[in-house]
Amino acid sequence: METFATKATRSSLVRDILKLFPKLGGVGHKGQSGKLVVLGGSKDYTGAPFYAAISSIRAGGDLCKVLATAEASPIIKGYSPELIVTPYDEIDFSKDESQEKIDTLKSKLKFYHTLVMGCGLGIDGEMKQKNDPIMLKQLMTHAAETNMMLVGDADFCHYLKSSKIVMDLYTSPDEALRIPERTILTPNIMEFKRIWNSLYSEDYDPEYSLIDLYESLSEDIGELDLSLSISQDVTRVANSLNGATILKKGLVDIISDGNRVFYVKTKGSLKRCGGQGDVLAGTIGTYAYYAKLVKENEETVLESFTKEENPLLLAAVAGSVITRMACSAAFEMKGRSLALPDILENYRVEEYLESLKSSI
Ligand SMILES: NC(=O)C1=CN([C@@H]2O[C@H](COP(=O)(O)OP(=O)(O)OC[C@H]3O[C@@H](n4cnc5c(N)ncnc54)[C@H](OP(=O)(O)O)[C@@H]3O)[C@@H](O)[C@H]2O)[C@@H](O)CC1
Ligand SMILES: Nc1ncnc2c1ncn2[C@@H]1O[C@H](COP(=O)(O)OP(=O)(O)OP(=O)(O)O)[C@@H](O)[C@H]1O
Repeated sequence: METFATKATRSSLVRDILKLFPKLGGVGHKGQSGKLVVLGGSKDYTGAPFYAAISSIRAGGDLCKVLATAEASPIIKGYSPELIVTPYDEIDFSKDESQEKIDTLKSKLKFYHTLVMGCGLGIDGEMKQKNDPIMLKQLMTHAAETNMMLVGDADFCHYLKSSKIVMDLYTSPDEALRIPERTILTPNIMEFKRIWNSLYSEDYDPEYSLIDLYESLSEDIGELDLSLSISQDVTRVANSLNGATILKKGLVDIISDGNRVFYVKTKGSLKRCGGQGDVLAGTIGTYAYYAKLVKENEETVLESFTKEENPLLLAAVAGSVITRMACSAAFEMKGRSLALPDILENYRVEEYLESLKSSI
C-alpha cells in the first residue's frame, strides 16, 4: 500500500484558511462579504438551489439570487424572504430575437461575485436539453467578462458531459475569459465518473480505496504528493479541463487544479441526507470570492500558496472543512433524524474558525 506523505503542513493550511475570511470591521457595506447567484431550480428540484443559496449566506455572504424556471421560482421564493428569485426559462437563448431579454437577464447579474451552476437545474425535457447549454455558455461568458467566479455542481456536470458547447469552455478555452482558472467543480463520485467518461475512452477504475486513505492519514487536512495514485485521477481531469479546480467529494474530499492536491477528511455527518452537496456548493461559492480578494490584496501573504498559485484551492479546502464541521455538529444533535435544515441551523462559522485556530 502507498504511504500518503503530505507536503503543506496542517498548521500552515489552517492559518491560511483563517486569512481567507474578510474582517467584519463594522464599516463594510451590504454585499461586501459576498454576493452570489445560483443557477438552478426546476420543476422537480426546488430544494437544491435554496440550500445552495442560503448556505452562501450562512457561510459568510451577504446577498444571494436564484435563477430558476418560471414554474419553480415562486416556490423557491416562498422558502425564504432572504432570496431574490428571477425566472430565466421564458427566454429561448438560441434565437437572435431573444437578445433584449438575455441582456436584461445579464444586467441582473451585475455586481454579483460568484455564479454557482447546476443545483437542481434539471436535465429532463427536449427544450431544456437544447436551451440550457446555450444559456450556460451565455451566462458563464458574461460572468467571466464581469470577473465573477464560477462553481459547477450536480447537473452542471451532466451538461459538461452531454454538451460540447459547455465542455469547449474548458477544453478549448477563450484565453481572455479565463473560465477554467475561475472555476471550482464539486462532483460527487457519480458526477466525477460522468466528467471522466466524457474526457477519456477508458473506464474510471481507481486503484486506491478511500477507506485506506482515510485510515492512513493522521491529519484532518493536508496536501498529497502529485505522484500518488490517489492524486492522479483528479489531477488528470483538472489538467484536461485546463486547470479548473476539482473537488471530488467523498469520505475524503480530494481537491486539485492539476498542479497541487489537497485533501479534507474533517469529521462530517454519518448520515448522508440529500442536499449536503448543495450546501457545499453555496459555501464554496462565497469562499471563491474571498479567495479572489486574497489574491488581489498585496498585503495578504499566504503560507501554503504563492501569489502565482491558484487561490481557489484554498477556497475549496475551506468550504469542505466548514461544511463538514456544520454537518458533524448537526449530526451530533440529530443523529439518524438529521435533515438538511438541521445543517443550516448548525452553521456557526465563527465558532468553527475559533476551534480551528485553537487546534494549531
Ligand atoms: N431537495 C432537493 O431539491 C435536492 C435536489 N438535488 C438535485 O437532484 C438532481 C440530481 O441529483 P442526484 O443526487 O439525484 O444525482 P446523482 O448525484 O447523480 O445521484 C444519482 C444516483 O447515483 C447514486 N449515487 C449518488 N452518489 C453516490 C455515491 N457517493 N456513491 C454511490 N452511488 C451514488 C445514487 O443511486 P443508488 O446507487 O443509491 O441507487 C443516486 O440516487 C440535481 O439537480 C441535484 O442538485 C440534490 O441536490 C439533492 C437535494
Ligand atoms: N462518506 C462521507 N463522510 C463524511 N462526509 C462526506 C462523505 N461523503 C461526502 N461527504 C461530504 O458531504 C458533502 C456533500 O457530499 P455528497 O457526496 O453528499 O454530495 P452530493 O451527492 O452532491 O449531495 P447532494 O445530495 O446535494 O446532491 C461534502 O462536503 C463532502 O465532503
